Amino acid sequence: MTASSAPIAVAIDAQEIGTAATWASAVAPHVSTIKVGLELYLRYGPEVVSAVRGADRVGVFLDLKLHDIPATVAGAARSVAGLKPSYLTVHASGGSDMIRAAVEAAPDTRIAGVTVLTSMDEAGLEQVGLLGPARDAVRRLAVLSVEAGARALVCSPQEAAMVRSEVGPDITLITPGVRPAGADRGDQSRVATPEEAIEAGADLLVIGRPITGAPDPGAAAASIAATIQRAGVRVQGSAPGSAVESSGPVAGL
Ligand SMILES: O=c1ccn([C@@H]2O[C@H](COP(=O)(O)O)[C@@H](O)[C@H]2O)c(=O)[nH]1
Repeated sequence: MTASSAPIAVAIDAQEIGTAATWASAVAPHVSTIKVGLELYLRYGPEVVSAVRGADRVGVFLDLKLHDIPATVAGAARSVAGLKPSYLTVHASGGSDMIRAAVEAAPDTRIAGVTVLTSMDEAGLEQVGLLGPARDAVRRLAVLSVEAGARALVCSPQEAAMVRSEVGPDITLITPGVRPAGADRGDQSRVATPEEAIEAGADLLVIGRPITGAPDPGAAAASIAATIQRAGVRVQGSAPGSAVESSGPVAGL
C-alpha cells in the first residue's frame, strides 16, 4: 500500500492460493485493501490471509458473512480476530444480538453489517418474503446494524447516499456491485460505476472480476484507482478525511 492507494477492496475470489497471492501482489500497490471471501477462506483458512497480505501490509477485509446464533457468531469472530482483519462481515438480517456479539468478540476489527446482497433485485427479495424496494430493507438493516455497534455497512452504491444520510459520517460505507462503464455485470443486480459510487459517498469500493478477470490485474486496478482519484477530487476537492484521502486499510478507524 502507498500513500496514493485508492479506496478499493479487490475481491480476490480465486480457487488456488497461488493465484490469490499473485493477484494480491499485482494490485496491492494501487489499492488500500484486499478482500478474502468464502471461496478462499473455507479452503485455506488463516494461511490465505498471510498469503494475500504479503510484504505490502495491505489491509485485509474478511468477507465471511457470518450468520448464526449470537454465541456461534461470537465464537467465529473470536476465531478470526487474531488475524487482525480491518473488516469482518456479518449478515445484518441475523439481528441485533448477533451483530453485537461479533462486535464484542472482535474489538479491533470493524464489523460490517451486510444489508441486502447486491445480487438481489426486487423479484429475488420477494422470493424471500421481503416486499418492496431493496432500499427500504437496506435502510432498516443499516440502522439496525449501527445501533448494534457495527462501524461499517455493506450496501450497493445505489443506496450509499441514502444510507449515509441515515447513519452519518462516521460509518464506513462499503459498496460491492461496482462496474466500470461497459463492464459485464455478471450476477450483480444493483450496480453503479466507480465514479458514481464515490459521488454517492462510498468509502470503500469492492471490485472483483473487472480487475481479476482482466489480462493484467495490476494495470486494471491502477486504471480504476486513477478514475476514482479523479472522481474524488471532483466531488470533494480531496478534502481531508474524504474517502480518497483516507486510503489506509482501515479508513476511519
Ligand atoms: O452484497 C454483497 C456483498 C458482498 N459481495 C462480494 O463482493 C465481491 C464482488 O465481486 P465482483 O466480482 O466485483 O462482482 C464478491 O466477492 C462478493 O462475494 C457482493 O458482491 N455483494
